[in-house]
Amino acid sequence: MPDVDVAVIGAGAAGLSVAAISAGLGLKVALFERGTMGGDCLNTGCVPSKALLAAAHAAAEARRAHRFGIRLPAPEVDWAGVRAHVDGAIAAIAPNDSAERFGAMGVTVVRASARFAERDVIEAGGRRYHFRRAVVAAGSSAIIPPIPGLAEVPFLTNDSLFSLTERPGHLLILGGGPIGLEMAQAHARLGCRVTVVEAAAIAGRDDPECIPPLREALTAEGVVLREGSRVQAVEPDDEGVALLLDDGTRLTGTHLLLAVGRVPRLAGLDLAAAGIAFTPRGVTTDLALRSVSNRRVWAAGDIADPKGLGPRAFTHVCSQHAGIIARSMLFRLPARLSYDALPRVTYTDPGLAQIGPTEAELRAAGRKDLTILRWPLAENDRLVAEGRAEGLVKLVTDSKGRLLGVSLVGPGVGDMAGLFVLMIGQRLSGLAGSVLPYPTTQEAAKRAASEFYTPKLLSAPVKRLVGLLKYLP
Ligand SMILES: Cc1cc2nc3c(=O)[nH]c(=O)nc-3n(C[C@H](O)[C@H](O)[C@H](O)COP(=O)(O)OP(=O)(O)OC[C@H]3O[C@@H](n4cnc5c(N)ncnc54)[C@H](O)[C@@H]3O)c2cc1C
Ligand SMILES: NC(=O)c1ccc[n+]([C@@H]2O[C@H](COP(=O)([O-])OP(=O)(O)OC[C@H]3O[C@@H](n4cnc5c(N)ncnc54)[C@H](O)[C@@H]3O)[C@@H](O)[C@H]2O)c1
Repeated sequence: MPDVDVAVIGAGAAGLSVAAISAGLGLKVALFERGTMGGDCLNTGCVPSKALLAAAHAAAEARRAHRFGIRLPAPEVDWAGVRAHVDGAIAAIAPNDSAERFGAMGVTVVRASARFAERDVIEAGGRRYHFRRAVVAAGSSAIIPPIPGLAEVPFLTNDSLFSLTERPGHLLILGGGPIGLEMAQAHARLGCRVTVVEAAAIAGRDDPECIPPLREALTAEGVVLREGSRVQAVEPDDEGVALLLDDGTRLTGTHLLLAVGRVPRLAGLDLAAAGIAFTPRGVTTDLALRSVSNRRVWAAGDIADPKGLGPRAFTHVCSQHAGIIARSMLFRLPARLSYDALPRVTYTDPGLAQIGPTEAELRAAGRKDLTILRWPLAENDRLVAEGRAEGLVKLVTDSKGRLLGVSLVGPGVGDMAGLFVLMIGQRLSGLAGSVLPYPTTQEAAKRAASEFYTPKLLSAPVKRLVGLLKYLP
């Protein structure tokens, strides 16, 4: 006789969502967490990074208030005050993810490391839990690259970055992906020297047309970007740490942040004991997020490696996974994960947003019937009024005007992403014909969509027709 209906390993964004839905439906749920409730998003990911970016944004706005004719003294950054803001944001959200809240929902929260002992048994805190269904939601952690000398120097990851008690003097960042770029801008705006060493090109997964405005903005704010640069070795230095680059440069800084990607937290789960298939990318599942080898088990969040799609490390993907698992595991309905309309936003300023696939991804998948529509944000009245008219709306459609993917760069473009999520797969006529409030940044979305119809509307036959219609009484 099973002890629990649903056992969930990991109380991060994914595990908490699955546990809440399962308990809400009246099932007996055990939730295992060995660290801090809330996982990465709350404690060492989205929340502290966005809180730090908000503080940095305030400093940047003070510095550029002169564009409105307002002169302010150079802002003074009180690091302890910034830290207090970051800690305060975490503390304000923490009750939502707390053991108390989940206990009150009827979830048995077990604060211990969990491991599989048999196909239907988890061991934690010296007890065995016989489960009907289990969900592995143990998350991911920062990749520690095998660079000679790295073990001999102190380095930071997202686990330690947000608890620095002193402001870094010169932060060296390895990796120019979302973490590297967001943290580069945040720290530069808060008065640190920042150098990013990126092996390829910054924001390499985003549309290349969107990158130049971001690159220029970061450089203008003092971030040194060393793209196409590889670190051969790392060594201690009087300043703190030195990176030896492949072009012979010796780069020194006070702190080193590793932001070169994520690796699933597989260690310690003993997946083999339950016959759960996995690879170094994560737990192998079908598109219902069900383990391909142990049908009692599902995987959710960063650790899931759905066949054909691969892992995605976003908090909104955790909620999406929880919804799929509810359908598949709890209601026994067919469920099929799709990232066709998946949004992702890099919260730099200007920000980057991608909804669905990029043009390059679509072309690589063999699509030949693409129409590309662009609208420059320099033409957007709201951004002109705010002195920030820069960026691009780029839409990719099929030949019938159905939206396939969207790439955005500009101030606050993340707020436009939701509109496009709803539009993926739809014809653009709805958006082009919609009435949006003036003046908003979203009008640029409508203007870009209208570009699909404008050439047809202004074509010679239509002009001839209008020319004839004018003679009607
Ligand atoms: C700096 C940074 C910024 C980010 N910003 C954003 C953003 O702005 N927007 C966005 O959408 N995403 C963002 N992300 C990604 C997002 O944080 C992750 O996708 C999300 O937190 C993953 O949630 P999860 O539940 O899969 O894993 P986690 O949050 O890692 O939770 C897994 C939990 O499992 C526990 N655990 C692991 N093994 C065991 C075990 N054996 N027994 C018991 N417990 C165990 C861990 O302690 C952990 O608490 C960011 C990530 C980082 C690092
Ligand atoms: N705003 C957001 O939604 C947000 C913010 C932060 C993180 N995240 C999530 O977390 C994930 C991890 O972020 P990330 O930035 O660590 O990883 P990433 O994989 O997205 O980017 C890592 C970057 O590091 C570079 N790189 C790899 N090895 C290198 C090396 N040895 N030297 C120099 N550069 C190297 C890669 O070319 C790449 O550009 C993201 O992909 C995303 O899913 C999301």
